[in-house]
Amino acid sequence: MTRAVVAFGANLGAREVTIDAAVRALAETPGVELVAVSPIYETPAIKDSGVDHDAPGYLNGVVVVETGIDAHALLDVLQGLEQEHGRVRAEHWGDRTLDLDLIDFGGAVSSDERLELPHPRAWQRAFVLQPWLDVDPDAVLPGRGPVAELRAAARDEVVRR
Ligand SMILES: Nc1ncnc2c1ncn2[C@@H]1O[C@H](COP(=O)(O)OP(=O)(O)OP(=O)(O)O)[C@@H](O)[C@H]1O
Ligand SMILES: Nc1nc2c(c(=O)[nH]1)N=C(CO)CN2
Repeated sequence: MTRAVVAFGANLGAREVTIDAAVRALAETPGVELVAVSPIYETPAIKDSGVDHDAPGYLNGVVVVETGIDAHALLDVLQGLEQEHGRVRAEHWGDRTLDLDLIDFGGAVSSDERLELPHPRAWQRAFVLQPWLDVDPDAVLPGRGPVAELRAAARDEVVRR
């Protein structure tokens, strides 16, 4: 079994309902066991140009799972759940009903055309780092170091719900 960290986010539709449904579906996925679900945070949308206060705010958090399936199979599960919840990829970092990113997969460091591990932008995202710390204060982001140190340096704001 491998311990993995999945980040969730949503800034369109019934955000919390969608997140709850997605977490429940993940827990019911064969080969996936839910270990922890973080608190949910209200966060301003981060766009290429920085914080976009005109965009709908996100709800963000992480789930920790133990899984017997491989990283690509888990990504397939995550992308299937996004599609089931109406994810439309209209623009880069566009608003979305559900986003499920694979942050860490058992400490793996890898990159191919579909999947980069750990997630290449997690190190700078308080909306990932803070909830991750809530469920694992000793977390380490492979290749980057202790999540607590990365969180201290991350500038984006998060407000616990
Ligand atoms: N660790 C990862 N987790 C999720 N998707 C990944 C990962 N590494 C690479 N990808 C690829 O990224 C592609 C784009 O994903 P998506 O549209 O969700 O990006 P995003 O969530 O908007 O932006 P970001 O990647 O900055 O979080 C996906 O099709 C997927 O194949
Ligand atoms: N607050 C917030 N901003 C974002 C988010 C997100 O989950 N939360 N996801 C993005 C692309 O993955 C881009 N911007």
